[in-house]
Amino acid sequence: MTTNFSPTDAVRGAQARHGSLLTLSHVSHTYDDHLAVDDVSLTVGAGEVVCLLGPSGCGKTTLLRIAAGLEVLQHGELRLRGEPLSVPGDRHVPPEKRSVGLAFQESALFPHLRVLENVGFGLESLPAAERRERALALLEQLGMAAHARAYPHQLSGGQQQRVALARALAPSPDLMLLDEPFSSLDARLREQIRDDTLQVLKRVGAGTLLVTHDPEEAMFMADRIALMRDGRIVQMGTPRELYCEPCHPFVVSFFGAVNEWRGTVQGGRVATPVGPVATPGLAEGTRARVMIRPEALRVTPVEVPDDERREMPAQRSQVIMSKLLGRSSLLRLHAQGADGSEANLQAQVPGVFLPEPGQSVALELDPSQTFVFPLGAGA
Ligand SMILES: Nc1ncnc2c1ncn2[C@@H]1O[C@H](COP(=O)(O)OP(=O)(O)OP(=O)(O)O)[C@@H](O)[C@H]1O
Repeated sequence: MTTNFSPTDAVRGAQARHGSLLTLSHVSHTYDDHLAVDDVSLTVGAGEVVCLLGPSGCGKTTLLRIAAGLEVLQHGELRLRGEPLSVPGDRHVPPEKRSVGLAFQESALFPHLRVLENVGFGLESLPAAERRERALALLEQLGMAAHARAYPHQLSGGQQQRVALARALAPSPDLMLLDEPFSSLDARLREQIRDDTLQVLKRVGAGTLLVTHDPEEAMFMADRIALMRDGRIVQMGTPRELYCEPCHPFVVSFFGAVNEWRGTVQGGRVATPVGPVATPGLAEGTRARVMIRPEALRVTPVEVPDDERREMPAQRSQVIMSKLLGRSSLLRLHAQGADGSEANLQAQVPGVFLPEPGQSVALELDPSQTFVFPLGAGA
């Protein structure tokens, strides 16, 4: 792939990560009586990709529309490079004056312009040859160079989405605001295009606020993720921090199905059917919720002669069912602890591992993917 970005891009790329580009402070937004965004503060640094992640209706798009100027700021502060973009009841810089790149779900291409002209639309200040070269380079980056002469109606939804991305990126805005930019792409193409998009964003050093409801997409794209629920940010941090140091049960469960167990803290631990789990920071006697990711369970087949089964209570766990998912195998297990406690659990192990139903197994816990919260926290 060839690229044709200006030296300014390279400088901005190198300058990435310095200073806050976009700042939202205590932003709230109400539609009629409904509080859609509730006291949200966040920053996007230069060259940083921040993902707004969360379930449908949690307020992600509203926040992005406020940043874009498509919604008028009602409460709080909004600054770009330190300058106020909006002051409630007073100043409102319109979207076209914010020098940000927008790619929203509904962002339409100009139907009467070819793909190349659509992408070059915001580059009038450049000489024609340079405009064309830059637009083509972006189209190539996003796998659309072969369609440069096509009209939008001749493209699929996913192809149109890629052209919209290229058009938003073309003027090299400092800030990109992207709302579910890969939603019309099928799974394999999505991986490819988001990889290409991330490379372009990093090369040009654009700070980006990207809305997605897909945790894997956020993990891949983001330097930092803001995980939202009911209009508020529940946790903001790097993908690793959210996945490995979740501050709340909602954060654990948002990244995939988990096994749950409830128990009482005794001697700094909660007993579970797969062994004791340490409970640092929880007082003795606290009722606790233990969340065990499926990949936290290490499963080892054990051969137990029938006449010995009764004498090996810790190894009485058994496979109920196993399924191949492709890159990993999913097991449903019946776990039985040394203390007699029982639970049906789910384990996910890499590769092809398909023990027969009824197979006895030893289960071991990876504590780094096991989390404990006081019962009631985020119930
Ligand atoms: N124009 C509007 N008028 C009234 N209510 C709205 C409007 N836009 C959004 N809402 C409501 O505000 C809340 C937040 O909506 P928003 O679109 O910001 O959520 P979201 O997290 O982006 O959801 P999704 O992932 O489904 O797009 C929702 O309850 C929604 O129904």
